[in-house]
Amino acid sequence: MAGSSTAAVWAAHHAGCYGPHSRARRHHQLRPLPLPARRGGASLASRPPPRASSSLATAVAAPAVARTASEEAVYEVVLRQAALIEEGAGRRTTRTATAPRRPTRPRWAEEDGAARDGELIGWGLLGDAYDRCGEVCAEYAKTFYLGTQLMTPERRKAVWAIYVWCRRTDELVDGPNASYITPTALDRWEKRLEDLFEGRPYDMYDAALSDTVQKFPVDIQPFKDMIEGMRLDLWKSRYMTFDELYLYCYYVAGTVALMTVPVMGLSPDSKASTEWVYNSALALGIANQLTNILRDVGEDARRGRIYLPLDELAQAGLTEEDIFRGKVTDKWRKFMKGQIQRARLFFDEAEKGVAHLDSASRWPVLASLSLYRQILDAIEANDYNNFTKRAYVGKAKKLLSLPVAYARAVVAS
Ligand SMILES: CC(C)=CCC/C(C)=C/CC/C(C)=C/CC/C(C)=C/[C@@H]1[C@@H](COP(=O)(O)OP(=O)(O)O)[C@]1(C)CC/C=C(\C)CC/C=C(\C)CCC=C(C)C
Ligand SMILES: [Mn+2]
Repeated sequence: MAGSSTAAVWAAHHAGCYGPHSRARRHHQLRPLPLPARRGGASLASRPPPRASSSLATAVAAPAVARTASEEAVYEVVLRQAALIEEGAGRRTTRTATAPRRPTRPRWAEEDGAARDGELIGWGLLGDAYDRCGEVCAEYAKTFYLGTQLMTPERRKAVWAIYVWCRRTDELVDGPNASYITPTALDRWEKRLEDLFEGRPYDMYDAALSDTVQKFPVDIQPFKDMIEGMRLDLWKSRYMTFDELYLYCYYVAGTVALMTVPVMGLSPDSKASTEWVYNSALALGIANQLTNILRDVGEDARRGRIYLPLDELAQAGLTEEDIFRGKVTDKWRKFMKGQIQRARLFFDEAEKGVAHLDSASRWPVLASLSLYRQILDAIEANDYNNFTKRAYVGKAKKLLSLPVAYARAVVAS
């Protein structure tokens, strides 16, 4: 379980090996990307279980700093994404729209009879598409929406479009039609993703994203990896170790960081390596998902799912039955304290990266980081009853977080 020596290992691992000022520039050594592992290939998710690790999960027992199999695989993706940014647009760019715009003929527009040819821009439809994305974000994710209100208008629209695609992807396996979703349906969703990246959006939400990925140097890989995470959700409802869970968290949430950093932009003044900043961003995705998981233990259990490392549960003297029974005991409190501590370490790691983002993006990112982190405080305030009580951050606390985040963002400048 995570402890103070875990923090030391974590810090040594991420700051020492790939610290902010590491000039290692390892991207030229990239091995072929282990992800995606789609049709025909063995996916990371279906690999044999990783070797015994010395990661955050097991650091106390084995305080070496080697990366686990999942961390290694995910780090490869991070390196590749960082390299793409550097190759495509020059280092630490806040580039917008350097890629040539391809003509866009959206099928939804044809179906509506609203447009037959040409680009969406000029038809005034793209503005509507982004507005609709903003409405969805406002309705489903008040916390993120608040964060986007602090962004520049171009970035805000791009993040809305990314948000909507992520939400729709998640809805495929979590929404009302989830029981009808098959691997083939996810394959079709992936084909549709490829089409929109090629400038052939299917509907207006896709059209907004299609425009976004032409304006910002956003790569398709994290989107494909998120779909891989949804494939996992179709068959996997138990995680034996933290290493397994970490990979899942990368797929469904770490990917969001890799999608959004090219929109947020990196600071031209930062001396940190691009891959280090990406790694901090990844930590935010992981932290958010671990927080989601800890908040939703009861809800997930009612769907037969346990997103907790079963080996750590056993070490704490707890069983799956204890989760389904949902009784808050001292054993549960102790277990939860460790899980919360680990999530906080990921938030701390992420926070270090914020100063290296473009200055206009620091406030929104810090604000949303702080709002999400406070969910962990709320679980504590509920005396660790995440079986029947939903942890949430009240309006007053949310509003107070904004000036606090602003002050921290200014200090980070
Ligand atoms: C250097 C540095 C710190 C950079 C910051 C990088 C950055 C901006 C990272 C963003 C990280 C982030 C917001 C991750 C989202 C994680 C998340 C909430 C994932 C959810 C997965 C599945 O959860 P589950 O099914 O268990 O939960 P639900 O009950 O269904 O909620 C997701 C649902 C996957 C889909 C993700 C989303 C819908 C959220 C996407 C969010 C954005 C694009 C907004 C980002 C905006 C801001 C202001 C950070
Ligand atoms: Mn979900």
